[in-house]
Amino acid sequence: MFDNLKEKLGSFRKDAEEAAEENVEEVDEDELEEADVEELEAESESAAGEDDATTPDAPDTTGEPVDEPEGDLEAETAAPDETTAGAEPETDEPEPASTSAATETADAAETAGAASTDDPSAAEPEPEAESEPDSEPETETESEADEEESSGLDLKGIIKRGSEADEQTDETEDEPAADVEPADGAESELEAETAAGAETASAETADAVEADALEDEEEDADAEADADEESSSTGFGTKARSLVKGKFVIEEEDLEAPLHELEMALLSSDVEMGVTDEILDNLRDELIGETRSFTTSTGDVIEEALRDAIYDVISVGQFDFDERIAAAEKPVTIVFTGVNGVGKTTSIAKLSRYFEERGYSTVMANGDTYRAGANEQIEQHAEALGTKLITHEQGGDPAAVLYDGVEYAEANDIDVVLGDTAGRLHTNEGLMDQLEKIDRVVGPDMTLFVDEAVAGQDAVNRAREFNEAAEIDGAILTKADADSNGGAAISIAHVTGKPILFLGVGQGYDDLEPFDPEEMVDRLLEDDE
Ligand SMILES: Nc1nc2c(ncn2[C@@H]2O[C@H](COP(=O)(O)OP(=O)(O)OP(=O)(O)O)[C@@H](O)[C@H]2O)c(=O)[nH]1
Repeated sequence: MFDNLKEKLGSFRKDAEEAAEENVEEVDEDELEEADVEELEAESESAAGEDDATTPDAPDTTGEPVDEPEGDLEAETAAPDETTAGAEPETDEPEPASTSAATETADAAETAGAASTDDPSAAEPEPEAESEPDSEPETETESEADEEESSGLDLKGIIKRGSEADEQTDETEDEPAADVEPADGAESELEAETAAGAETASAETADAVEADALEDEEEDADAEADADEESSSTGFGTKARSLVKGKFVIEEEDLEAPLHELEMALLSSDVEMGVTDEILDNLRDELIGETRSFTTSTGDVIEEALRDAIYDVISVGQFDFDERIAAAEKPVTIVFTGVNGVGKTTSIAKLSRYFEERGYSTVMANGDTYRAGANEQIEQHAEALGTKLITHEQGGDPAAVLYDGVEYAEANDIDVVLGDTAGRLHTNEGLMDQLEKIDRVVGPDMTLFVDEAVAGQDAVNRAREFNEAAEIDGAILTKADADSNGGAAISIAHVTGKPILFLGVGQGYDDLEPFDPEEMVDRLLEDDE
């Protein structure tokens, strides 16, 4: 069923996937890891040298230098970004009277501000920070500021390469600390600095301040150990790698060729022109222009878009047939329209079986009083199924036959009346008059249009015209088992605004499938391997 269409959709998927693949900017995980390690090692080296020189003094220094760098750095960090929450609470604390603690706090906050935003403006404070330490006598402040800035910059660089800054800022906490493995009291500072690459600078800085304030080597060692633990458990690189695998943007020109191919394929599969356009528009809307980061594959993205595009057109007007029947007042009268030979009578017989299996009793009424042999044909089905049949002589009034059918149902407590009609061309005025009269006399609860899937575009056109002449409630598409194109199945709901309710999938009475748009899409997109 629908094999040609499946194949064509499959080849669009392949082409579109290839086009998307060409646009994938992969984040090489190994590269990311190496770069990460190198940069942080470089930082740790320079930091270690400077820290060796400065940290011993840190506890001894008074508060003088604290105010200046603090205030300046805070001002800077506040400027590029408002994410200085980490700095603020710390500056409120009076304990870290030591220079290192205070400057660390400010520095960490600064780097937090810079690195956490990952926007171009975050780079601005760098030159300022460089100039500040120059004006300050404190070597600590300078070195820290420098280190931290460079640390912030490096992290930013990595974050940019990894893309999706939003996700990463939540994740980038401690990795640098893990790579650096500081060996002395500077560790806590370094950790605070590098940790500032994420938004969690406040927690880190708090650790640093605490360590310094205690001025206790053992405490420092503990702090280091704690920091080491943290860094090894939530490393920046690890998080980035787990989140970011790549990204891609599909531009219009990338999809041009595959979409053109698809358009040709759909039209040659008898998908109606307007429906084809709708599918292509849906695909464009879904696929073009958006930057996507993904953790699965381009194939999944394409498949999802194709699935949605097709589902949108085939699910138009869908309703639950069984529910509607259950809710309707009995007897429910269903009239079947459509042209000759498409399987109307067979579908009536199949539905009789369908209803009986669900506990409803049925009566058939042969409104096809036009064609010779019509009574005999439907009689065979009625006999085979054990269903009551109402007929009139050939040439009688179809509306009168259906009326009798309803009367019989009411008198005998029958649930469903299934009324056949003459299969004349939809352009035949007599037929349309007939349907109008049936409408007036019987007032059917449902009018179902029956056509064969194999008729393709013709079936679609007839559905449109029948619906315009005598409004239908839904369609039955027969001979789907023999149709490889699927164009009618894809198009009828969109063209008429009324759903396909059943597919005829063979000549047997049980060869009737309720039409489920989701199943239909699954069927069209399933892999046959
Ligand atoms: N393969 C297949 N054949 C079907 C299906 N439905 C009906 N047919 C066959 O199509 C032929 C025509 O079916 P009918 O039920 O006689 O068609 P009709 O629309 O009632 O035709 P008229 O009575 O001439 O208006 C028969 O041979 C059916 O067995 C189906 O879903 N699949």
